[in-house]
Amino acid sequence: MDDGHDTEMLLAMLSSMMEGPVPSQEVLLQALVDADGDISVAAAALKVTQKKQASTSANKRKRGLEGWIVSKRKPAEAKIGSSTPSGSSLHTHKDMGVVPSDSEEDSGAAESVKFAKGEDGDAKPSKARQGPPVSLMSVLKQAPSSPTRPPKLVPRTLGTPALVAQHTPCTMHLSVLPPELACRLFYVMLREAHGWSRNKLVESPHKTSFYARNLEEDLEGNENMQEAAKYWYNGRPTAPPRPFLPEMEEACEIIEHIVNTEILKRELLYPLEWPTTPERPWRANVAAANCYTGSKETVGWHSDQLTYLGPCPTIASLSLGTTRKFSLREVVPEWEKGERNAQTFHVPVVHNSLLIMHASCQERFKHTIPPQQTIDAFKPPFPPPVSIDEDQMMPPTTSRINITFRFYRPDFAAKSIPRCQCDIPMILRPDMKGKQRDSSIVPPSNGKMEDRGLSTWEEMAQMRYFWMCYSGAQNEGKACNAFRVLDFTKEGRGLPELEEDALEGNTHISS
Ligand SMILES: O=C(O)CCC(=O)C(=O)O
Ligand SMILES: [Fe+2]
Repeated sequence: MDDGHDTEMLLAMLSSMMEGPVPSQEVLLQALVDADGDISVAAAALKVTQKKQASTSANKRKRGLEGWIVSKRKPAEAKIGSSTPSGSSLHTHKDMGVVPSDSEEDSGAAESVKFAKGEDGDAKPSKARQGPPVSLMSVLKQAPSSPTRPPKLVPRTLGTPALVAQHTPCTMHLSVLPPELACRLFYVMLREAHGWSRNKLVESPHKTSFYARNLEEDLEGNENMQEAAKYWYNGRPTAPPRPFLPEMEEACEIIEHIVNTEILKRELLYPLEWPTTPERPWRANVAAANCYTGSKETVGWHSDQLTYLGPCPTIASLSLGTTRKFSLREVVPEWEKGERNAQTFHVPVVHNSLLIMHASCQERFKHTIPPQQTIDAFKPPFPPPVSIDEDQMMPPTTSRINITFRFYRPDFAAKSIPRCQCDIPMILRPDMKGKQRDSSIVPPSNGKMEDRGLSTWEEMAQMRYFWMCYSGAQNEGKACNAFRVLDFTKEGRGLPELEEDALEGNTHISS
């Protein structure tokens, strides 16, 4: 789980920067949204607000009935982010995971605050924004606001592989491993999970660890892999990766076969995607593992960092143990916000199932494992191997193990990742909301992608990516805020030319 905590992380950093009483999570979150993710700007704004509040609260107590009947409300034209100081946008966490819940039911750890829906359908903490005083009577007389507001969509459960493929850029594969191997892998990972770490800085309670595979072709790049693995978790240095266990290796070979079949079924290759071919198959060289015990362990809304995966990665996510809900939600680009709201999809991830997040999923959707009221007890169909003592394991009946098998691209090798002034590798993010797009290719304000005949391929062709400093995650909120757009060609990324020529005609590239 490399990037699960953007919002939570920023909130934690922001609260650690407050000098006086720490405002509520709602207020912190709104400040972050207003500051477009820049925690220094958010902290400064909060300090000013706190000072103002201290002086006005005394005045408020003096107000009589006249004062009471004058309410404060948000001006209709006010928009999230409109108070962002100009010029700061290039230095901010554009995609900080502040995506509204469609219902309380699907709020993840990162979004445990209650939201009121704003006019643009976005989530706004209920009390945070206040405009100039307005007479209560004039508000009561007003016609209801815009009748053309797009409808809110209720979350939908996708209970079959066909539905998952129809509504998301994912495919679901059931009973992927031989049952005995699935169970054995579950037990060994439960034992391993005893030694995994919990991120103390943020509230996303579950255990995680990182594994690097010893592939022959990677021997020379092994040093690179170790370096990349060091920063896999939110760009923070962590313990060296563990080697794949024999059971992981066995599972991985089966999973690779499924992944390659699925990739090659797709009819097109996105412009910056790594070109998988039968001759150059997708191979997992690392795996991130997660263990959730009980119904309250979660991971918040996020998309996975692309730092070492590069654009349009394919990520294969194996579930073992108790069934949890995996939720996905599209990030609606800015210009489509007035036209439609995003829909949340819940996908039950059952024991021994493989969810493949295909290319464009990380660019267009966020995902989460939300907390649940209850979960079903899992009864493993096989007993633990004799070598494993039950006391050494996380509880098998209420735990879920997740292993995401990933391919770290050679053209995004650790040595090629730019470093910021804090001297740590920058992270690579997609411009999910389309804010950094070239103005010449932004559709007219009322233009939906479909109206312009834009397919996902074209959307991906226009997608921008940017490198940004993330050292705030490890440096008490002090980041250098470095930011720069990925220049794929100038940075020399992609397949080396010679190899590309040699393989010409073999790829499944669309015209
Ligand atoms: O547990 C899961 O299924 C999701 C994990 C995840 O999102 C991640 O590792 O990035
Ligand atoms: Fe993820």
